Amino acid sequence: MQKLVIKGGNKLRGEVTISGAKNAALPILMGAILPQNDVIVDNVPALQDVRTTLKLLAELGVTSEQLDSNSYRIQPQGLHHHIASYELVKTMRASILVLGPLLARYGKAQVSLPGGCAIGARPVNLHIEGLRQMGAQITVENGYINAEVNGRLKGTHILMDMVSVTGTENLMAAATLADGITVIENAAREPEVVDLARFLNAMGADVRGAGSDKIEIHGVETLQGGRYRVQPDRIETGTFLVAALATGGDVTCRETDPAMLDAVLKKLTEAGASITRGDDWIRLQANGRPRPVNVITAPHPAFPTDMQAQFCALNAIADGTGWIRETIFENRFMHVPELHRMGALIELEGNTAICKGVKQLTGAQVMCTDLRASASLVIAGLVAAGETTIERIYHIDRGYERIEQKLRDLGADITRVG
Ligand SMILES: CC(=O)N[C@H]1[C@@H](OP(=O)(O)OP(=O)(O)OC[C@H]2O[C@@H](n3ccc(=O)[nH]c3=O)[C@H](O)[C@@H]2O)O[C@H](CO)[C@@H](O)[C@@H]1O
Ligand SMILES: C=C(OP(=O)(O)O)C(=O)O
Repeated sequence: MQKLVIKGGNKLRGEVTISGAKNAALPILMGAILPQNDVIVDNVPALQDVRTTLKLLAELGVTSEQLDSNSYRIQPQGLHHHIASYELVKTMRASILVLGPLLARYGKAQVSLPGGCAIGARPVNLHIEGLRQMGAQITVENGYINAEVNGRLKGTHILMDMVSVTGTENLMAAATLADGITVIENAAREPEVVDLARFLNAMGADVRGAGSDKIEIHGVETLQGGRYRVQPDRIETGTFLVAALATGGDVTCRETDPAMLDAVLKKLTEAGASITRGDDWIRLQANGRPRPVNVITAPHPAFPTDMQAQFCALNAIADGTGWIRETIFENRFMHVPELHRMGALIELEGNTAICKGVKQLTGAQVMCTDLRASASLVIAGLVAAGETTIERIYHIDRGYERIEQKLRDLGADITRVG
């Protein structure tokens, strides 16, 4: 199995180009089965989760052609199957995003329940309830969601009990082909929901209000094909900025969108970084050892849970004590025991990690447990004295395109072995 080997101590300096957003690309690729004609999607990150999504679409009969390293032509005309099998879904929770589009376009869908993962139980009851409200008959049996609709889904009023990102995306995508108007209240406001809405509208849908907590979808009979560019990855951007600050560096992220990162940039500034920004770039200059910060994760526009682990690594070397409270997922501190192996002083009290910064972490053999936990270990490895070996890096390959190459270009001593 492949590993990353990092020799810590190099300050990151230079420019890094940010890839397309994983969490926008996946719902958009799933949504590409909705139109009648070809869809070209640009700025798709080269990630394991994207490869899994294309495989899942292929099982449904939807073929894709790679046009260049980050562009795909999706051909929805071939859709003739309705089963997303456990074998694929178990490797990627986001497979649930096929449910809404498949049901709306094909009239039936059988999608394996994604189950939990390292960070929490992650139920999908809100996806199912919302589709039922739109007239779908749904049973859950033998580990599969079996959904069917007689004719078109029906526009309705849906009040979501909790803010769910993929839940909002599934219902919004399904509602584009529904008969009548669907209103989703307490909708997720994440930028990836907005990108999906823009994509759907570019295909001929009528989605209004994405980015607010009330989204109104006026159903249309068909969607046409078209071309769409996925927005930049705000979490990849944030990860490189944290790595820059932790190492005492000076890094500019290019082809990104600072407007999506307000909460993260605020915390980086509190931690002592100087931040400058333009329309599509952010430069971070470190000013010595980071200051500790207190962070509470919550739905957008508050601080994103997907940046929590990276800030744990930052607090681990800060000049003082900071705390991090995770309110979205019940088990998202799997990185803490691994950071302990590198000398971090972090105590867990319920959903809060209290981080007493140490001057120097030390290299160790550590293991990835989930995607963002992996990112925190890479950051810790970049600042640790000596060598860090990170195992089970398939987690990191789900969400970071060429991470070791991008870090090497910034001056890090990092190699993939095996
Ligand atoms: C592919 C993708 O975009 N993944 C993101 C998405 O995950 P995902 O969409 O799975 O996360 P949700 O926003 O749905 O989860 C938020 C909370 O709601 C709960 N919940 C959710 C749905 C449901 O039917 N019932 C229920 O109880 C979850 O267990 C969790 O506690 O948003 C998360 C929160 O920003 C991010 O960490 C993930 O990176
Ligand atoms: C948790 C994440 O992804 P997923 O929802 O696909 O597990 C993530 O991107 O940090």
